[in-house]
Amino acid sequence: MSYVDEVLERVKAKNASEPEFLQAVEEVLESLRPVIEANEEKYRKEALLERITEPDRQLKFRVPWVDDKGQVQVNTGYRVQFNNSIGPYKGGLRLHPSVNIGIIKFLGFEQVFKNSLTGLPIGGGKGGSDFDPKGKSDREVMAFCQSFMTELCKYIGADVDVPAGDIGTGAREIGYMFGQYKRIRGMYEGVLTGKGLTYGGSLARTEATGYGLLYITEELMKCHGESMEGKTVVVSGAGNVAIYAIQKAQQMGAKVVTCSDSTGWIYDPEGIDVALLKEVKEVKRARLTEYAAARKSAEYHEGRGVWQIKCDIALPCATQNELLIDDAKQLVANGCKAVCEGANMPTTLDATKYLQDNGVWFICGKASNAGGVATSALEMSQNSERLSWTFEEVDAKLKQIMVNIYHNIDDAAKRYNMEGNYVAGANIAGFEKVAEAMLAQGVC
Ligand SMILES: NC(=O)C1=CN([C@@H]2O[C@H](COP(=O)(O)OP(=O)(O)OC[C@H]3O[C@@H](n4cnc5c(N)ncnc54)[C@H](OP(=O)(O)O)[C@@H]3O)[C@@H](O)[C@H]2O)C=CC1
Ligand SMILES: O=C(O)CCC(=O)C(=O)O
Repeated sequence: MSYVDEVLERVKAKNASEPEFLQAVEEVLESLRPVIEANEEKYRKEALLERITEPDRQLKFRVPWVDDKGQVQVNTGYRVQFNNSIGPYKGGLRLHPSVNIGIIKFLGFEQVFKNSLTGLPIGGGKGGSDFDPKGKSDREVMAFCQSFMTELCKYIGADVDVPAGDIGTGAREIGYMFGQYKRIRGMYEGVLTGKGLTYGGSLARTEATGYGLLYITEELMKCHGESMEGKTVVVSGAGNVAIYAIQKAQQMGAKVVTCSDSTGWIYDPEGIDVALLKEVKEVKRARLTEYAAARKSAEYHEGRGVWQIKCDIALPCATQNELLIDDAKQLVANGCKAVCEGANMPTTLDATKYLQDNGVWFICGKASNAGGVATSALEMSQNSERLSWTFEEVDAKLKQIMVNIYHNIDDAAKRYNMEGNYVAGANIAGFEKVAEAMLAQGVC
């Protein structure tokens, strides 16, 4: 049996109840086959794949907090420190009722390769809780965040592990967590990214994931002799990534006609009004029905459905496994040319294969949403040198990083005779650096 198959079997047996983690591992190991085959003896002796698929450590802890009625509530907190071969653990905190250890492990595993692709010295980790910030008062969110950080602060630090935002964790939550870290540890350090601009945050971090997604999409189009100008784009999600992806796509001359949230979706043939979307989602934290109520050209539909709209480019920016095989078939039938993932693992394995087999240019999230964590690493640099760069400086660095990622993944795919397979290219290019660092550091 090949080394890849042996490790895949072992990972499946050990993590049978974690489907998202298994999906993420399968995607990576399948595309690494040619790299592993070329180095099979060495990697097997060093148990490299066993080590790279096993987190350095998994923290799971109780998070008690008091709600507005005086009732004690208990949530579960997680931090998976996956791999710090190339830098301190780095990755967001997800606050959503669906969070469990398998989801945090898949996100932490992906983060290892994504962070490597940025070219910056950051390892991979992820965390979060099954706490749902929706419908909670600011005081309740603060009580949760303070309790969460009271435990987490024992295991993180500016040179150890630097968490950030993800689904359900935005500037408000990062602020409360930063305050509690400072209070308990008595240290003012860049222990979190995505901080507010008055206390160590970086300009352009808010926009970075969405803008970065469009910078790499633009480069992809350019390298295929196309541009963003006049293209019709469908986007899912209506959160941080989606909002700034829509904004940048429109600045590039494309028309974005959809967005969605966890209850429904909008079709707006005149183009999404970003200012209105920001007002509804960032300020009021309301449902998309409020967007539709305020905009004549918009249709609101319950459930899911953005992928049925005819488009040139599709950008899934909500959550994992939101673009399924039937959606992929619909996109191909409608003539979609490119799918670039803003979310983490939004496309199922069979949908990815269908898109690739049918000539759709497909860039996976590890590469295409890396602009967020890359800008977090730029925030860490600014914190270390006690300086703040301008928006233009950070944005220019972000753009260059995304263009470099495109060419690195394209080159990696070509080196292994898989031209145009950007999933394989991303996994290979991300893996090579981490593997080399792990081997250089001995058995650890
Ligand atoms: N923020 C960042 O910097 C980065 C984020 N990502 C990834 O991007 C994705 C979106 O994150 P982000 O924008 O930060 O998160 P937000 O919480 O800001 O927004 C998430 C959006 O997706 C919707 N959503 C969440 N879960 C579901 C679901 N099960 N079905 C349908 N819609 C859903 C939410 O709907 P509702 O409004 O109803 O909650 C919301 O509109 C995630 O996969 C995240 O891991 C990747 C790289 C960096
Ligand atoms: O900015 C960060 O550190 C994390 C971003 C993130 O969670 C992600 O890339 O999925």
